[in-house]
Amino acid sequence: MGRFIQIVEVGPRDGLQNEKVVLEPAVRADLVRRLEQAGAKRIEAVSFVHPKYVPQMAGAEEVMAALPHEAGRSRIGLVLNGKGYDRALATGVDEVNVSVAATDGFGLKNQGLAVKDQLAMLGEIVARRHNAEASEGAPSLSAMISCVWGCPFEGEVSVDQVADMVGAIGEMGVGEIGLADTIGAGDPWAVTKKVEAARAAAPDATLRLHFHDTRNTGLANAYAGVEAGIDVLDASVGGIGGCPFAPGATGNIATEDLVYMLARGGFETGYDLDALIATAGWIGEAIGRPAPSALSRAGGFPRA
Ligand SMILES: CC(C)(COP(=O)([O-])OP(=O)([O-])OC[C@H]1O[C@@H](n2cnc3c(N)ncnc32)[C@H](O)[C@@H]1OP(=O)([O-])[O-])[C@@H](O)C(=O)NCCC(=O)NCCSC(=O)C[C@@](C)(O)CC(=O)[O-]
Repeated sequence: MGRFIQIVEVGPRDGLQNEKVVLEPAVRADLVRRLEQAGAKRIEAVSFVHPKYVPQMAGAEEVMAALPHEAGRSRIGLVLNGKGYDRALATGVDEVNVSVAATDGFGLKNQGLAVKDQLAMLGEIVARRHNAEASEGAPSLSAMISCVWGCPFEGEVSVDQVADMVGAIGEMGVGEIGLADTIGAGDPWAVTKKVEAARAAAPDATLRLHFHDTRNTGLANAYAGVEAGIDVLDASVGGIGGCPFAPGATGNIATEDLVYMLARGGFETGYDLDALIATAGWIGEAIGRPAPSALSRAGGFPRA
């Protein structure tokens, strides 16, 4: 058995939030099910944000209602404020991922909060969860820091800025901390540096990486992360995705491209490559444009 790399599938959330075509909740729930059949165990299914700002994510409650709990599967809801957390609790998501930005510039544009206010918001959610821990069914919690390798409004983001933020979140007791390259500005060497700094800042936390392939460095960045000892990576089927509040944002690294690369390297992911490629084709038809992933164009190798 090769080393297992957990891929968190983010296609139904990050993948769809920036598409011109708005898919109905039933279609988004269908996408979740197809991805689960292709091997996804942890999947970002919905986002509890304001439908006025992101109509593509409207009806998160309906998506979740179509997905009854299943043992061994975790459906994650993205949350950006306390109201989003209330909504997540009401739907019974398995996990909540709280997004916080590394810069005031992006935080204000994306969610109306500067860094210190976002950390306070996260702290309140952590405290609420802690108080509810004794009661059954409190969802697990992770935090995702956006703009770790660059901000569309403030430019470069320093290693110290990232380490400070990771340290503050680690001190809150958040067990999993994600580092996101929102605008695909990173390179593999900078990945190594920031992973090392993040690990030193929060040694007890599991680190997770989230790459966008905007400048063609996405898979190289994922490789650098794996070489640095990271075991949890986000990816989106078909390579669709991007934040509507980051000008010029493009898709996440594609799940099928990542699965292919890792399988060639002898890693296990639990995904079925052919089923992923088929799902990338299906979602491409649903959104009215071919999925941009390399594998949906070229297929796997060697061919079956
Ligand atoms: C965060 C908010 C909601 C704050 O929105 P706001 O307008 O600042 O909120 P507010 O507290 O001022 O309230 C204003 C009204 O909004 C309502 N409201 C308040 N919160 C909610 C909510 N959660 N759901 C539904 N309604 C909400 C609230 O109830 C109130 O309603 P009213 O009293 O006027 O009728 C808003 O700025 C928003 O929706 N932003 C969307 C941002 C977004 O979705 N970005 C993309 C996801 S993050 C991302 O992509 C990065 C990531 C994670 O992928 C990693 C990476 O690649 O970097």
